Amino acid sequence: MTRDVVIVGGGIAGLSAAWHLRHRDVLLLEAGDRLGGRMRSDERGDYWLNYGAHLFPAPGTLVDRITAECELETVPVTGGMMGLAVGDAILDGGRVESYPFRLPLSVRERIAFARAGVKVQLAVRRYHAAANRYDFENDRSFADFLGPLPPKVHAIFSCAAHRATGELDELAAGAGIGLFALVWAGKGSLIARNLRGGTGQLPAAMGRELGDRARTHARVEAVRADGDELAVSVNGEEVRARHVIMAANAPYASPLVGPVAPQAADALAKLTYGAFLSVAVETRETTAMPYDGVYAIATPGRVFDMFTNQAHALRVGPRTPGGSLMLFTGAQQAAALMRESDEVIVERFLADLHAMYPQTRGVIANATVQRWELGNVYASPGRGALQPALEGALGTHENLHLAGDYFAELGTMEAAAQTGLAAAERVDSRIREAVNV
Ligand SMILES: Cc1cc2nc3c(=O)[nH]c(=O)nc-3n(C[C@H](O)[C@H](O)[C@H](O)COP(=O)(O)OP(=O)(O)OC[C@H]3O[C@@H](n4cnc5c(N)ncnc54)[C@H](O)[C@@H]3O)c2cc1C
Repeated sequence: MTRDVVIVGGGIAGLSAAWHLRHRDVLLLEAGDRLGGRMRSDERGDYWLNYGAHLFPAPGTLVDRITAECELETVPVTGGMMGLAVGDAILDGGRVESYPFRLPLSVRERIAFARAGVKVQLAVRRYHAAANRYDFENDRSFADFLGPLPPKVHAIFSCAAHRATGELDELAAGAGIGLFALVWAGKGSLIARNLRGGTGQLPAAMGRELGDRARTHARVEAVRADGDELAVSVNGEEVRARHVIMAANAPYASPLVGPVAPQAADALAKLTYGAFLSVAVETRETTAMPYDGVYAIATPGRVFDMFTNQAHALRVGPRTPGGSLMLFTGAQQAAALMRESDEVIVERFLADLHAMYPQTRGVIANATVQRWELGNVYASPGRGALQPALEGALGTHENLHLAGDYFAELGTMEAAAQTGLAAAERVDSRIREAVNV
């Protein structure tokens, strides 16, 4: 029996493809024990813990549309998303432009911070106007673009770069500028909502609809051409398919597509990923917390880069007991720290949380570590040149299609879902054409 399409990988890219092809004979194979990939959460009474993706895109986007089709609800993030904490100073309100004057910095550091900020702001305008984002400022690093910075200012910009899981000298200048374009868009940005009940609700609901057409514990080991079809090896079985949508992360996808599309395999192997390490913290306070009105604070110089208040969406009406935080760090610091035991990681994260907010002492119910070795994909210098090898239908019979967040300069759920949709539409029209011939 030959399937219409086999999809490899059950993150939002693969799920989005399966969702749009569910009227076909589709089979999705996911290596892990759950669907969702980097979308993972657990419910905790009225609250939820998020371990990975947390900010959902705006109404009108693809992810928002699928969320509505699954009868799930996103709620807007109304609290501050651009807080910055340096030393004992926590700035969680006011204009970003005022930060250089409100932080505990020397005159020299203030000038360097303001100067670099203006430079990035001007570049963000060019970024928005750029016709091709892959090639925009892609020939030098973000560190080269910024020029030399005093250590404290370097730490602030590094902390922002860690959202892309790269260091300043690893990110392409364009990717660093694009990151600030996204962050500065703030609440007007494409990503400023939370999924009620936790991010993992979405892949779980999509999985329920797909039923036995989505299998977990199914790690694909090989893909080979067999006549004008493809044969997919999984758990000692070979599944034949007219089309394969490869939606595994690039480093896993590369050897799998090698025999069918060597140039794409080569480009996939060159894409750069960095690590994320997150700690989801359940709290049991009975009184208001100073961060109740805040969503996210960047925390340079701490063991985590970002403090986020995942209970924020529920802080309307009377203050109910309890709360949910997600603290995370990215790039080289995350990669180094994830080698430690869970106990050591939790101890270090909580020590910094208590230093930042002493009110959190004695109210920690539990803290769970999540290691994301492939936390996010980021564009490094030269990334633009890889793009042509990844696009369109691949293989001699043009029946292999790639999907995944690595098509974007910075991985997001929306970017990943869009690539799944594009692959699905291509496959669907090819199947229709074949039937009509
Ligand atoms: C801490 C963190 C915070 C984030 N915050 C946000 C945010 O706020 N907003 C946002 O939009 N995005 C955010 N992201 C990014 C977002 O999660 C990703 O861009 C998106 O979910 C990627 O989807 P994907 O399907 O491309 O990849 P993945 O979700 O990684 O899915 C790939 C899947 O392929 C599977 N796979 C790999 N190899 C095989 C194989 N051989 N056989 C079968 N299956 C295989 C993997 O197990 C995995 O499930 C965040 C990510 C992290 C880690």
